[in-house]
Amino acid sequence: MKNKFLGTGDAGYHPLRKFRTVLSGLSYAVKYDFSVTYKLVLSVIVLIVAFAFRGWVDFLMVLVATTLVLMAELFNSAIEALCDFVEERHNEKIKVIKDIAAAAVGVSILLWVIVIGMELWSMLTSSPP
Ligand SMILES: Nc1ncnc2c1ncn2[C@@H]1O[C@H](COP(=O)(O)OP(=O)(O)OP(=O)(O)O)[C@@H](O)[C@H]1O
Repeated sequence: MKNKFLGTGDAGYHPLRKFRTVLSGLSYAVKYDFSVTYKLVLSVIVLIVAFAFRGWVDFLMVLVATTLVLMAELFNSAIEALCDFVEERHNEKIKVIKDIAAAAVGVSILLWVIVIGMELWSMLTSSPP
């Protein structure tokens, strides 16, 4: 693949190849990282219910919170993989790098739990129309 900054690899822009790369990264995360899988499943259920009841604000809130947590999880997984690739042994610098990446996930999970928790609560306690 072409690297714009290093000038290496094949030239040309291939939207389909980009899309395949995105799907490949997502499928790795969903297959091998349970914390990504269960958040996606729960979010999709809440999204479907919000969509069915035309709760557009709720739908958007869940969509934003899920996208943020998913992005943080994916970046964290990529950073963890890179760290483990360059250093298999215990290393205090690797610990700091991984802890910072994990903190990004923690912050986004806090938002996701609040949003999903409030949405589930309102769905379970509100009477059907
Ligand atoms: N090579 C290392 N050197 C020092 N500390 C490390 C190293 N690898 C992991 N750690 C510490 O262990 C923590 C957990 O790292 P690990 O790679 O096991 O992620 P994880 O908790 O299994 O994450 P996930 O569940 O997303 O895979 C890190 O945040 C870091 O504090």
